[in-house]
Amino acid sequence: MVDRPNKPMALATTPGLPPQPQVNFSHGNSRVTAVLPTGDNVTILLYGATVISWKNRFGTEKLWVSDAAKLDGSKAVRGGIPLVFPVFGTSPDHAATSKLPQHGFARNSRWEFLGKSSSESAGPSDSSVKLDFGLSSATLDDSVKGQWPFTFSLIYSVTLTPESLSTSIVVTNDGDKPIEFQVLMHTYLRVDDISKIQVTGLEDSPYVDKVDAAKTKSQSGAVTITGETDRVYTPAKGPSHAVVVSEEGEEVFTVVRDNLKDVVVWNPWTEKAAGMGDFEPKDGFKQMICIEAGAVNGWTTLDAGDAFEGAQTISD
Ligand SMILES: O=P(O)(O)OC[C@H]1O[C@@H](O)[C@H](O)[C@@H](O)[C@@H]1O
Repeated sequence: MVDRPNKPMALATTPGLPPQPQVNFSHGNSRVTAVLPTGDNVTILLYGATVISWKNRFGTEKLWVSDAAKLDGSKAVRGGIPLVFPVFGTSPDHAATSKLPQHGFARNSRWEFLGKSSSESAGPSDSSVKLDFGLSSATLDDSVKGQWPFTFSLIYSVTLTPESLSTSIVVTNDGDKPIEFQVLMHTYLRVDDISKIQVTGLEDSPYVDKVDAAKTKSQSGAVTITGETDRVYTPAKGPSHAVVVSEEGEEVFTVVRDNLKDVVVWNPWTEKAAGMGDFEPKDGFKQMICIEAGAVNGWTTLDAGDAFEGAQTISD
């Protein structure tokens, strides 16, 4: 897919005042990019509404994306923030989602860009931009409709400020029967060295250990990663209590959730990474940790006409 060229940086002019830099924005056939006056920027692929880059004003990339990730719409992106909906993993025993592929269809569908809203008036350091994307039963591929025959709409919003990136989803049941779904923001955070990482905010919380026969366990102390890790936590302190990733004692990411009760912590480690064709470099697992905010332990039921909203805010 070929993107249209970026528009030049827009300058706001008020008579008598020097021009103020605005949010710079480009919308191509396949992606949307926004750059704040501070230089912080974000890029979202329309395929999956996948955030594939979040850089701060110094040009430092905050998300991990595999060198072999497919960005052409042929496969869910290995990295960034793929969106998992309406099923986490596969669920052969759950009739409504049993026909869907791993992690559902949202990350493999082409979303519509609905528009942007930005705020720059208070000065560059208070600027922000919100980008909205939509996917609904009306725009879904027919093959997917056959696998999940519900009438629904999704609005996914990505908000960038100089301090944070937020993603939020609104799921609306536009049909006449209840919908049961799971949703997850599968965020690949970039770190320098996984062996120096600690994750706090999950202490004393129950979790399902997917690498140990789905046993339910309880977290004692901070989480460190020393091998394949695949856990579904339901943090004891609730969504507004931050999950913090620290590296050598310094806080590098803070994740606060809104109405998303679960947190998946995932690192594939050596063997799993070796087995994934789109995971490069093979030792790239040392530079990533997935901290995934969602509602995936059990099902969320949405009655006809109802809407659900969940969000995460990641600060660096
Ligand atoms: O390879 P996928 O489909 O992107 O999934 C990656 C991982 O996603 C995580 O969220 C799951 O807990 C893991 O079990 C899974 O392996």
